Amino acid sequence: MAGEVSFSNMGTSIPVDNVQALAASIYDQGSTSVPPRYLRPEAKTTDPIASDGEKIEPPVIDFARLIDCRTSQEESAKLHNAFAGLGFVQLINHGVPDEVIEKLKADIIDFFNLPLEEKKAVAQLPNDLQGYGQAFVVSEDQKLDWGDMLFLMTRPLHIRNMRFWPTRPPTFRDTLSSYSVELKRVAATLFELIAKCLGIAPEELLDIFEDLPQGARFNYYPPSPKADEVLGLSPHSDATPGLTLLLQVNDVPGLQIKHQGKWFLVDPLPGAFLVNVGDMLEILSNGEYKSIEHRAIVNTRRERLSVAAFHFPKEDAVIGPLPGLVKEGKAKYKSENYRALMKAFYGSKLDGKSLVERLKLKLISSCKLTVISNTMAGEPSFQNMGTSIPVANVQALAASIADSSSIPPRYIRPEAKTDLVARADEGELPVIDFGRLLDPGFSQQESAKLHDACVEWGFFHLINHQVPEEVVEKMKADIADFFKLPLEERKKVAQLPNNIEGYGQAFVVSDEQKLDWADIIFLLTRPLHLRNMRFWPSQPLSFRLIFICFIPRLIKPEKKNRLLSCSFMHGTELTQGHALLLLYGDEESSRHFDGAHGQKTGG
Ligand SMILES: O=C(O)CCC(=O)C(=O)O
Ligand SMILES: [Fe+2]
Repeated sequence: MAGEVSFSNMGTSIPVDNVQALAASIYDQGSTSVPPRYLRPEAKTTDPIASDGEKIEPPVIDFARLIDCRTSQEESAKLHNAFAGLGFVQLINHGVPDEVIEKLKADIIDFFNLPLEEKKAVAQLPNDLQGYGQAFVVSEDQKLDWGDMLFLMTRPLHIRNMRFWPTRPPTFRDTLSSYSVELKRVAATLFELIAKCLGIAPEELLDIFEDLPQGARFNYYPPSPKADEVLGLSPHSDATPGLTLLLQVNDVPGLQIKHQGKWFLVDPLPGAFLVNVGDMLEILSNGEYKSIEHRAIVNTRRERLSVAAFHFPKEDAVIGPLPGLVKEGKAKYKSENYRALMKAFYGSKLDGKSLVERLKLKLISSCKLTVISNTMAGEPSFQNMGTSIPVANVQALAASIADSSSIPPRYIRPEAKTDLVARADEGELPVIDFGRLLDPGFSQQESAKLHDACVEWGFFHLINHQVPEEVVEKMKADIADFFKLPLEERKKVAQLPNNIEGYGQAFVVSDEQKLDWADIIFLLTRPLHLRNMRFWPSQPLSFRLIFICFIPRLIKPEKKNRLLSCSFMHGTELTQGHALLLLYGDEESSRHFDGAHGQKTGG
């Protein structure tokens, strides 16, 4: 990207085929196949789709009741609960005149029906996401959505770039201007009421959304002969807005929202807007409101159109939990400059991950936070990090199955193959020399390498770390011995509810969640008072001792009481997996262990 990131300069998407034209040519040729870049096996396999009987209806909120002082409190409470739960509502009686909505629908249908060359007059250009084109494409291998879109910044007025505003149909510009004013009015009222619901002064929130920056995305999803194997719009949460007002242009359903691990099709009420919480509002509300993942599917016979009006924070806002909502200093999110957030989402350093993937990551991390805090009894601490649902022991499962066809479906991960794997010649993990880091003659140079490795890879090999070989070998031998013990013996240190220490499997939070092919043992090792010896294997006999008495003798006196190394080992073999967090002990630990457990630890 050239220069500062701003609403009108959010990064470049790689041009790809026009999907409407592609779909038309496929149907014209009587073909039923679509190019492989559009096929999305994960759409069906990674997350279950709710069956027809399992409907979800976002709560219906009556805008007229929201603004009537006699009913406002009651209706606002409904809105508050919906945003805190499903994250989506259907807004009726919003006061946007029917003619304005109908005119917008007619004009956008007319626009998409224009010949391709005419539409291309407002095509996306490098360094701008506005205009006619496709969803953010950042790599040549990225899977593609079965849809075209027109994105325009609509407010404040000085931000409009008329270069991208269609002149055909001739009424389009006026129609969109009227629609934009109407939606601004609705959104402004919603923000004011939301502030009241959250118990903060309206100015606190309204200041962040000053001038109510707004953008409109017109989505066009052509029919597809492989409708259930493509996706109109990839799973995403609305990352950069606070609130989205979504309009279904025709009566073809296709919006799916993710609820309790399943995709539910939403069939909105005619005339209603679907209003959903964006990531920015989730953060500002300190997680009280939820920005929910959603996606669009397509139809075999009919095209589908939708219009999303996003309401963004002002460009120079700082986004973080609003001070009034940070109870007892517990902010669930870091504060960040909105421009920096936009840059992270749309910036040129998207290195191979699609925009939506990045946004999803954010959401996943916030989901995890929520899940952990929901399942927790009492205060979170290292020893009380939530409960994992018990699942099968993978080592025993692996031993019992005859061939790969009998691996239970919960372990099968089609996405493991759909993400590209780098070839050996495509770069190597950096190697950092610990000895050089400590040597004044080389420290500066090696530290710079360390810095780059952390920025570019987030991973590196550490050599010459000065951890004595015997210690490492002993640790390897002991943990290998532990995993060879009979299952009953290993289970003596099994995970317990409300504690993720012990022997078991990685954190499992739902009955539908896909599972990892590994068992782990996780132990808190420091500070000493956190150790829960309940979970420390007593077999092999030397396992505990390696932390307690063997290591202190090997550590040079000046290095005592200093954390030397932390390693995480993860088995990847099909038959066995294990993980262990290993930290060094010192004399302090032997005393502690001695005192607490009355065992002789020796020298
Ligand atoms: O087409 C739809 O219903 C969803 C559109 C959407 O989620 C978006 O544009 O962000
Ligand atoms: Fe969306």
